[in-house]
Amino acid sequence: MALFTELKSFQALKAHFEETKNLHMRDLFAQDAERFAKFSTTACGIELDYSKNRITEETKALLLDLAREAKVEEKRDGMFAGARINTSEDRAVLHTALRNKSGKPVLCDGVDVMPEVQATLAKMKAFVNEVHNGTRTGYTGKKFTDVLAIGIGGSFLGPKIMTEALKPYRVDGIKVHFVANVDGSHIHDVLATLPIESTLVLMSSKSFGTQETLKNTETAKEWFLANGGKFEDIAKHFMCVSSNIKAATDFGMDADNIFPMWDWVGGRYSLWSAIGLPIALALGFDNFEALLDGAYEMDQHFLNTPLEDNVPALLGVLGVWYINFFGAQSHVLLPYDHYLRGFPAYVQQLDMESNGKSATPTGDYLDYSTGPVIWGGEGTNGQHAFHQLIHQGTVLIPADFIMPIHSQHEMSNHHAMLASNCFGQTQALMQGKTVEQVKAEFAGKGLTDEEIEKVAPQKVFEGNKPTNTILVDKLTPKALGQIIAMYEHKVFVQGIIWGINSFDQWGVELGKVLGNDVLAKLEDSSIELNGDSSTNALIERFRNRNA
Ligand SMILES: O=P(O)(O)OC[C@H]1O[C@H](O)[C@H](O)[C@@H](O)[C@@H]1O
Repeated sequence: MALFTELKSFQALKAHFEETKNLHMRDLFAQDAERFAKFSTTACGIELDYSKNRITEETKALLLDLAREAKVEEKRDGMFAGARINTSEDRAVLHTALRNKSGKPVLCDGVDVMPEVQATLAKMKAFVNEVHNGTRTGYTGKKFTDVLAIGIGGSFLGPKIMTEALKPYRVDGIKVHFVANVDGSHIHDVLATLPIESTLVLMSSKSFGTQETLKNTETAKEWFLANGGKFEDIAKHFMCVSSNIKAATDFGMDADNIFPMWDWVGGRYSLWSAIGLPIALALGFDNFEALLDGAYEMDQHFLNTPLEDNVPALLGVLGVWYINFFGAQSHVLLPYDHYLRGFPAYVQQLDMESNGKSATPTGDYLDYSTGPVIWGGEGTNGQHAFHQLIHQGTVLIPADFIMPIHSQHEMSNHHAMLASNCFGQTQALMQGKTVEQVKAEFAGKGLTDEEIEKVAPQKVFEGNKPTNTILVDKLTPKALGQIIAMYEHKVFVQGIIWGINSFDQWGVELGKVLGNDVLAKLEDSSIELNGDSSTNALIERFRNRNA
């Protein structure tokens, strides 16, 4: 398979970029009253306005040629069918099976995985209902009122961020708390609030080998035993989700309390599995199912929609256009919804841990850009923090504006104000303000021409800053499932185009290995410091912190 930059369509895009790079969206909109109609589409209720992008109809056609030449559609079909596309770990990539509502089998190595998936969902549903209806209680017979969910990375971000995003759908009587960081302050503060007799501890770790999660679970166990719990009561209060059943039982987890997951589900793609238990406990199983239903609908859209109207594919190729032709190094997510304030952090792991790669599965080092820095924050707050740079900075930062058309709380005209900011920002980023317009505003203000010449450039808005506006009717569990799956598939499309493996994450290993070596040296001063002078000095400093 030819590398991305060797593709014919890449060469055609390169030429097209030179011809069109200086076109201004202001003019493109002025020249075509139908621009919005041409560059907007929908996917299972999600409305995508991609007209405020630096594209023409030819750009779109060439970008989709690129996707086709990279065999995005074929590779997509292969992923859904269980192909081992995670080549470095020789694994299939089947997070889509977790929300497969088609009733059809999904074969992995010739074996239908759906019976196991459905059995696990049934186990989750029974467990959640038992906790909610009080048939499953703590060691003193009390109904559970609190859940301590321990996990990190993909075993934390999805559950925490989606539970926050769907706060209006939470069930009464149970509160889910999350601990991820190994920083003792995190678990200290959470444990201080928990009623031990009615607290359920849910440890999630696909590998069952993550230092932070194991440590936090140990600490929670010590807390339990030090505050009235007995060893024989642990089985009532400690559950876990893992693909490493042996390590979990060796750790002391009761076999009946382990919810399985599979190696064909990547951590950052796992909230649809039993990793999503905290979501189900917080919202009720029906709402968790609705999340799955939304993702399934987006899967069907992605599978069956021609690329011309395929929302994940369009988002994917637009990102490639800015990264590989305009040189953008980051992409900002701006959810104009308070409940989605954590969503950028979720997509940050999804995108950066998937496409932050610099070599191909066939052993080539890449000489072109791949995954961008993903960042963001809730609107309208960002307008008062970092939008300055997006409007007038020296770097191009494509932006996704995400907004529900209906608020969860229609109060006064708050939502109209939120929408006005969202739409006003994308308009300002697109049209900017010319120096002529700026100077005209100074007319009659008593400034000399020289003074105007000096100040005007600081008030010019270049504009031509690309944005996607993504609307959902209301942020329901189903809509959220659609949005998450949309970004999963966008990431997939980009990874295929760049020719990288989006489903391993070797980049997280070196720091862990070196960190373990440092930990030994921090905790045993007799170990010789044979590293670089910086690391040695830092270890010395920590060793002597109480001197
Ligand atoms: O679920 P676990 O095995 O504990 O892994 C938790 C996280 O740590 C790993 O280092 C990766 O960064 C993530 O992809 C993963 O989700």
